[in-house]
Order: sequence, then C-alpha cells, then structure tokens
Amino acid sequence: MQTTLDDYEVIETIGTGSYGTCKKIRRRRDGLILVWKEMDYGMMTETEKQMLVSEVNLLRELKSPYIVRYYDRIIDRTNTTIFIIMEYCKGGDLATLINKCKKEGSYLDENFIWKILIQVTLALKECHERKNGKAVLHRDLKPANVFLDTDKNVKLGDFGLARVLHHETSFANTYVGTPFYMSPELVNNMSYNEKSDVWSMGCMMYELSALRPPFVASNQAELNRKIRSGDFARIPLHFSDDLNTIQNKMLQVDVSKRPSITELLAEPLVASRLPMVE
Ligand SMILES: CN(C)CCCNS(=O)(=O)c1cccc(Nc2nc(OCC3CCCCC3)c3[nH]cnc3n2)c1
Repeated sequence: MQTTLDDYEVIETIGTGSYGTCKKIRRRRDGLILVWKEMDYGMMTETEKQMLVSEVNLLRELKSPYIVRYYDRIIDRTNTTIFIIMEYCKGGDLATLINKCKKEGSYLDENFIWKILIQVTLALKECHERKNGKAVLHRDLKPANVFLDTDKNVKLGDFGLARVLHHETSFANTYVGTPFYMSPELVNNMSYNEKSDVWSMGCMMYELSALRPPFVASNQAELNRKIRSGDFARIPLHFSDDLNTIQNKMLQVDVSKRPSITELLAEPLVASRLPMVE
C-alpha cells in the first residue's frame, strides 16, 4: 500500500547532509519514530534519476542489524522531492562522538572501538558479498555516516546515496570537506574497489582511537603524498598491540596486501571477537 507524507508527522530537523535534509518523523498509525531524508531530484537528468531509483532499490535489499534499515520512499512530484524513510538511530553519529571526546580530552574505550570494528566489518560483509553477486560499495565510509542505536550498536547509514551525489548537477559534487579517507588507489587515479572501503574503515577506526585521521595535511598535494607513503603514527600507546596490528593491516598501501572484508573476518584478532551466530 502506497504511503503518503500525511502518514507521518515531522518532529524536528536533525541536520542537512550533502544530498538534502534529514528529519526525525513519527509514523501516525503506530507512533514509530523514524527519519526521512529529503532529496530534490528537480535538477537531475533522466540517467541520474534512473541511478537514484536503482540506489534506493539497493537500499531496500540491504538487510543487516548493522545497516540503517530502509522503510519506504515517497515521491512528491509537485516539489520534485523524494523522501527516503529509514530507521532512526537514537545514539547519533560517530563524528559527534569523536568531537565530544576531543572536547572532554578523553579517549574512547578500547572494547567499544573493537565492537565498532566488528560491526562495521559485518555491515560491509553484507554489502560486499551480495547474494546476486553485485557488490554494493559504500564509497563514503566516515564517522558522520556511522550511527549508533539505543544499545550503542553500529548502524551504517547513507549507503549508495554517496554514489548518486557524484552526478554533475548536484551541488554535492562540489568540494565538500577534505577527503582524509581517500585510498592510495584513488589518489593514483585507479578504480575504487571493495578494498577501498577497507582502507576507509581503517582510517575511521584509526580516528576513533587517535581522535584524528591517520593522514592529515593542509592541502591535497601534501595529503596525497602522505597517503601514498603510508606513514602514520601508532595509535595512542594505551591501546593494545592487537588493535594496532589490525589497524596496520587495514591501512596497507598495497591493495594486494590489504585484506578484503572476508579475509579481515578470518583474522584471528577479529574472528575471536565475532558475535556468536544465533
Ligand atoms: C551534522 N552533524 C553535526 C550532525 C547533526 C545531527 N547529529 S547526529 O549525530 O547526526 C544525530 C543525532 C541524533 C540522532 C541521529 N539519528 C539519525 N541521524 C541520521 O542522519 C543524520 C544526518 C545525516 C546527514 C547529515 C545531517 C545529519 C540518520 N539517518 C538514518 N537514520 C538516522 N538517525 C543523528
């Protein structure tokens, strides 16, 4: 049954992302709290609209406890706006959490960091090992795209939407933020692949420990040089050698030496921390 905007009541605006506005909403029939992301497709070409439709269709197929659940979509033709309705993550995003730690001068607990690593890896496994063989790459893995639910479990968000943004007409294509998480293969203009998501996850895990990205520079050229060199400081000394070891594996400059998601899950340091399969 086709839902309409009237089936929901807007509670508040959570924030504005690169593709549009995210609002906290309540489903009238049962009071369920959700979010919707509003995206104006008015400026999109036919091809881009087709891409948007296929991205949204991919979203609805991704079912993992560690990926933000897609619920529905509403198309408002009068305002050329699509509303993508998803699960609300009460715990907010990791970027906000990192900023809070920096402000308070505190580090995140190592067990929490391992939990994030395991759950993000399982979320990426769901995408990279898609049933019908067509892997979905995240392409925009970063703390601002990883949310937490009430039990502080990971909810990977904004899948695929990143790809829609790379269409010419969207303002999102403009230079938003420094690409600290750019992989060496992207810096060398090679193609983005599943292991590029592993690199970004390595950068994100590093930032959760050190509260700063592994490679920082004041301009793109300097950043590219550092990324290509693969030189980065060890995570703070109070973190275990185990965490440091797994960190270094994800930040392998040489793609052939960098583990895939499947290989990462087979690493003893990771395998020993996987949740029991119920
Ligand atoms: C811009 N930042 C300062 C963040 C401000 C806002 N804080 S916050 O840390 O994201 C935050 C606070 C409380 C609840 C939630 N829950 C939530 N947020 C989503 O997206 C946030 C949105 C993403 C694009 C950019 C704007 C914000 C979700 N997407 C699917 N489920 C979602 N659940 C998020």
